[in-house]
Amino acid sequence: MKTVWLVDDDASIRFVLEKALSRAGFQTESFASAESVLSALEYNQPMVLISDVRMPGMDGMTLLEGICKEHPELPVIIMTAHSDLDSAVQAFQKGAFEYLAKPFDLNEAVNLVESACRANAKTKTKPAQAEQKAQDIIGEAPAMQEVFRAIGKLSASSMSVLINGESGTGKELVAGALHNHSPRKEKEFIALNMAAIPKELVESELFGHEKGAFTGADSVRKGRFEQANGGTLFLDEIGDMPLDVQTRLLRVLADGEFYRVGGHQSIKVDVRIIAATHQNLEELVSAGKFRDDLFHRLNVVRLKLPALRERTEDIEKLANYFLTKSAKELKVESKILAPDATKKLKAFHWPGNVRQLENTCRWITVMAPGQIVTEADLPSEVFVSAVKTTQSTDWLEQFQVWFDNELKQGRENIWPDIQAEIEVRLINTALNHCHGHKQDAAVKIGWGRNTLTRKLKERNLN
Ligand SMILES: Nc1ncnc2c1ncn2[C@@H]1O[C@H](COP(=O)(O)OP(=O)(O)OP(=O)(O)O)[C@@H](O)[C@H]1O
Repeated sequence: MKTVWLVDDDASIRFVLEKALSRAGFQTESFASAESVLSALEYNQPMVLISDVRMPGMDGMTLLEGICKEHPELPVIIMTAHSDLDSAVQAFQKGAFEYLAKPFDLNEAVNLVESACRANAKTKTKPAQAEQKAQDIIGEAPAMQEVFRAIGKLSASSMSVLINGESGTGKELVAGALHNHSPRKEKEFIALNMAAIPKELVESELFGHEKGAFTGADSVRKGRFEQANGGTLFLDEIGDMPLDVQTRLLRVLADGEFYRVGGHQSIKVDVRIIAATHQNLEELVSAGKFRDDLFHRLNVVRLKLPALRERTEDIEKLANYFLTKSAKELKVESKILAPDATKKLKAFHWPGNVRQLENTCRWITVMAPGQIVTEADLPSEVFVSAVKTTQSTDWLEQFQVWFDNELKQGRENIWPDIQAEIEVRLINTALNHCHGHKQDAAVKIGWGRNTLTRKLKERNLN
């Protein structure tokens, strides 16, 4: 997803920009000071950065100078309430991508960000970024070790890879690492989320368009395939790709050629595809929503990223990593998790996976009162949902995790034990509910009375 970082000490400006940009499909992150964004840039980079000029502490122009020195490929849009010629000229002289005078039209701001993104995609030295990210994949769980092994094994090849995993499990991170460890690492790595692009625009986003191909196509535009030539195209949420675009994609994969929308001249490219999805593609194929032949082309190598709840052994390390990272970003002392807090984090269900843990660690860094973080300092969602987890139907998923762990530890013939456990709990609960009335309890469970009597005997419950 295309990320945009916003720097402004005025929370209301940050708020309206965040809203407008996320509506346009961008992922935003906001910073209240130039200092905090400079430290964040040491670890990560957005596609575009928008900064105000006047801020307490370091001002926007000094920030711009710093960015041009350290991250020259990052387009910076400077905004200021003082729209005079001087500040505009100064912004450009210092290397700003564009200048936005407040009050500005939100559509104009979004359009500027779009074009800055395109400029970035052309010039960006993505490999360096991917390399940084590749070092940062944390995972000691066996399933993650498998992923690392696969990245290593695939390092000399350009094979298509299909990555499966829930949202926030690190699919894009792994795709970046695959690219960075491939012979294509000097070329572009372009990530595109199919679910974030309106259906009618997918085709021109991927294949580009000629001038006048449709209303609004004022100039020729290169698509992502052309931009990624020689490099890697990461297609996230591939299950959401419209069927007609699937057909075109299949053709490009087969012969490496395509036409821009409205174009008559075929264009040849050499692009490695890494696709990802949280959906079951086989099921989509059976339902006629995904092309069988495309599935087989993409499914040359498949990597499965485990949900965070399936690798609880990594939670502590990841949490400490994110706490250190966000403390550096915010220039504060890193928080330390007390054992009860760690235990709570490990017991939580993490429906948003690693991304949610990362956000929780940011929250802790800002909100926890002391340096040592106890269970009581954790955000309420971790509490509420941890309780809910043990009470709701999530128990089935917990059961699955437990079962998986038992299997990993080499356990066999597990069913008789589970059956006994389940039956004892079923019988006791039903009898309690029915005040010991066996006939009623049998009806509640769905057994005949004779079965209940036999089970009571078998399980020594009399
Ligand atoms: N193993 C990991 N080690 C360190 N950071 C991780 C790890 N996995 C994920 N992250 C971080 O979690 C966040 C989400 O990861 P990423 O965007 O790669 O997930 P995703 O599966 O592609 O999500 P989505 O499907 O929603 O796009 C990122 O900030 C990423 O850096």
